[in-house]
Amino acid sequence: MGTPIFIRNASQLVTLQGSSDAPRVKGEMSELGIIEKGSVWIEDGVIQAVGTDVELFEKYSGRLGEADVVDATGKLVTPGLIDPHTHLVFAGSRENEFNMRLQGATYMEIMNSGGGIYATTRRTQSATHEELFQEGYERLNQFLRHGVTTVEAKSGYGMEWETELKQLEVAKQLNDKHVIDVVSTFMGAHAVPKEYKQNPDEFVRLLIEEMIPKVAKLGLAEFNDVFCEHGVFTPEQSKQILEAGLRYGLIPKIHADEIEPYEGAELAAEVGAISADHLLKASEKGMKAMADKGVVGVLLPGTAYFLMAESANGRKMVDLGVPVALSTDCNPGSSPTVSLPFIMNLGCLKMGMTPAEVITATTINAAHAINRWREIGSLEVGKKGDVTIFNVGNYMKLQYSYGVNHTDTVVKNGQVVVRGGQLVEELSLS
Ligand SMILES: N=CN[C@@H](CCC(=O)O)C(=O)O
Ligand SMILES: [Zn+2]
Repeated sequence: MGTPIFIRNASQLVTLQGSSDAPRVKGEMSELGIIEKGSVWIEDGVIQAVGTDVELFEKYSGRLGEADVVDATGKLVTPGLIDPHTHLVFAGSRENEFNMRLQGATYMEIMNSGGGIYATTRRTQSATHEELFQEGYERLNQFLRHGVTTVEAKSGYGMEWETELKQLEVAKQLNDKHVIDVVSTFMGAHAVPKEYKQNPDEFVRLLIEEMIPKVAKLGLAEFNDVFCEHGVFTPEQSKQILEAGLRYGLIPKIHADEIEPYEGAELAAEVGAISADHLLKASEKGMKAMADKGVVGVLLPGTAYFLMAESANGRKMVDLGVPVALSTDCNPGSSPTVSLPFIMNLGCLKMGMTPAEVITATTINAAHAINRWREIGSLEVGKKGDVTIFNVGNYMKLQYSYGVNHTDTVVKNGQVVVRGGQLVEELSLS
């Protein structure tokens, strides 16, 4: 049994307690369950008590000596942040494309001329397992420094079986070796490989008949994602791929309506996807269909920012009853960042969401987007001891004061892994 952790006297303890079993919608997204002068006792990796400091001191005063006491006076305490959409495992970077886009080239033009996703695919194909692991591990350390304790990770820079497998195996190894929980998604349908451009349906067949069954058999992913976009996979192909995944127990996710309207939101509702992501160009009909089916809208304002596009209409989605989550979309082409707190700021300024809604979108609703709401996303007895402490006095200031990493302390599975903004020593690879 490890040392208990006693986080004491937070100026605001954001619990998000209550009604965890469905993602939060509309006004529920503003109910943060804040306890002032709040404390949490964590033991055996699990939250044992949540309340005011007076209540918890009374309960545990006899055991203070055995606990790692973390003084959160004047600070904000939240559930460990959750990033429900990343392309964590990849090699290299694409600052050359950034430069090209600044001179007028578009994301799709670069991709269609063999760069973009294809460029990262070539780098990822030639990288060793060990190189991908090292890059991914360092990225996870950065996530942790920004207060993130769970990350979804997609494959998709393979476009053939060996590299897709390598990415999924690296993600699994990262989940095993790094303190952050990594939740895996198969995204073999990220782009159509050049050699299949004349016959994309043949690649769809390969995904459906060969890759998806193998991924499911190996137990290497929980979700199946597809880039449904003009010039990539059509809604019909996307549907076939997502339904094939479902037959093998892989839960559908979808990159929907990112660059052009393509009825991706409608498709997400039709196939019962757990989330539809991006949604910059989603139709109102699609949003309503998502709201009806409880499909989480995972919004990625960092991508819109980086691609100099107009953000998804987060305000409208919340008002229509779509359960909204937020994510970095961490990837080398359209969102090279691990800063979920920066994304939270963009959620307010670029999508019209309130600071309270944004907190819900990066905790309990993000947990729903990756089917982890039973374990994480709120500070409640029985949930994992995943907690982030920020050097700000209230939750609004976290969104308001941007471009600064306010993360002070991170507790993961009941262990302090970041203290004073620094990773504890055992986590560094070198
Ligand atoms: N849009 C498709 N996929 C990624 C970008 C991948 C890349 O450009 O490397 C995204 O979610 O933004
Ligand atoms: Zn993505």
